[in-house]
Amino acid sequence: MENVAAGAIPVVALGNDGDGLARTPAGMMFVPGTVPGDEILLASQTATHGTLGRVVSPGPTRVAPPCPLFGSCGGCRLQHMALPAIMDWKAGRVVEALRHAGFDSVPAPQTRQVSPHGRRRVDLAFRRAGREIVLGLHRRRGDVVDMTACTLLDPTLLALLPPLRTMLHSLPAVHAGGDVQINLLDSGPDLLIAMDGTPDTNDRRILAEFSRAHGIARISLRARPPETLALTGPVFHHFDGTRVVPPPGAFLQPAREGEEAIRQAVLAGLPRKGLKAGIIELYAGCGTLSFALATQAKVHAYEGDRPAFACLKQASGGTRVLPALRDLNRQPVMATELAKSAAVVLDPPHAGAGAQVAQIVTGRPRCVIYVSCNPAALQRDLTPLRQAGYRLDSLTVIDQFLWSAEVEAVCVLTLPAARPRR
Ligand SMILES: C[S@@+](CC[C@H](N)C(=O)[O-])C[C@H]1O[C@@H](n2cnc3c(N)ncnc32)[C@H](O)[C@@H]1O
Repeated sequence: MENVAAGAIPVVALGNDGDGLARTPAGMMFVPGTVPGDEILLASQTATHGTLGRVVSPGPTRVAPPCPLFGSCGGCRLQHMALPAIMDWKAGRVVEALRHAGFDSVPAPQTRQVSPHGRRRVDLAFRRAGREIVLGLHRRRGDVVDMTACTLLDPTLLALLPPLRTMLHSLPAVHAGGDVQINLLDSGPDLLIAMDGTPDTNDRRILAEFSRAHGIARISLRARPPETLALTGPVFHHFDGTRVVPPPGAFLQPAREGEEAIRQAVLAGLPRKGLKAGIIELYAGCGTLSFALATQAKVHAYEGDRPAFACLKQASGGTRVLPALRDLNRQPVMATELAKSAAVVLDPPHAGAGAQVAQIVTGRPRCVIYVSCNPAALQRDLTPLRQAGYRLDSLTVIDQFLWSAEVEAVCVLTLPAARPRR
């Protein structure tokens, strides 16, 4: 009989990308598909990575993956781990990043995890495979896996996939394949397609028929700028009651519940007094937070992407949102301007806020609300704020990319008032 205990390797932690960290005789090793507490046998190994052979004894958070495609589809990394444990792990990563940024006492995080089947934004690849179209996500470091099931996707989008496959198959401009980004807006699914052929009038007719049949207001071709291929109705979405017309492929928070959690945490973090001085919002996108903030004060909303800015500008008429087009890496909002505001709200891209951080540190606005999608960038950006004397008042950690290693956080920072001199 196999001496299981002698050969079994313990998994002791999770790495930042969600792979288990196993303690092997050869050293620590990443092993995808494992959770802390697992005792495992490896099928193969390199110097840094192992392949799971089998689980000898499961860790306390191990569960049966809910999706039948888990393991082949590259969309989820952590379906073998219980959702509450994933939430704790994500919150722990943010807390650790904040400690490394110098915050000794991090407030207990409020946590919010969205429900399954809430994902409203997805980027899928498609390939011709004989008489079929394979449509789905790439397997890890591999080809496209047909998305025949999904525990993430909104049911409206999941139901769209079979007719979308059929339509793409009939499209003459699709030779080998392409990809399609789908945003579920209030007006219905909005599609931005890239394909390897040039669509002609026949392709456009097919796309228009498909749009009409499936309640799709707009299909665009990914180009610079995107080209409308079919427009069968008005395209619209609402942020806090304001109607916006997002451009093709617009940035949207991936889940409605996640967006709402971010919005609530940001609003709750605003100072109670002094809002007449106005709010400066950096990286405003199409206005996800801008119109909510405008219920409290005048908002100077900066955005660097021209189509997103145009969307915000068009929607802002008659509101307290004052949009400005600005590349904040090249031309950050200056310290003197930031200093006059009641609060600075920033929601930078994955790389973080770059040159803008130094201006915040110099301007010393009393309240800074930082919305993060990357703990490493959060740590980098908040280190100089901590050194400048900012205090971390509250922390909300949001899991809106279920079963992945992605995590969002809202940090509310304030500068304690200087003590009056005697
Ligand atoms: C994480 S998104 C947040 C958008 C918006 N707050 C939302 O929740 O929908 C980051 C935004 O920053 C914008 N952005 C990226 N780099 C920028 C830059 N250098 N200057 C200004 N805006 C930038 C992107 O276009 C995008 O709209």
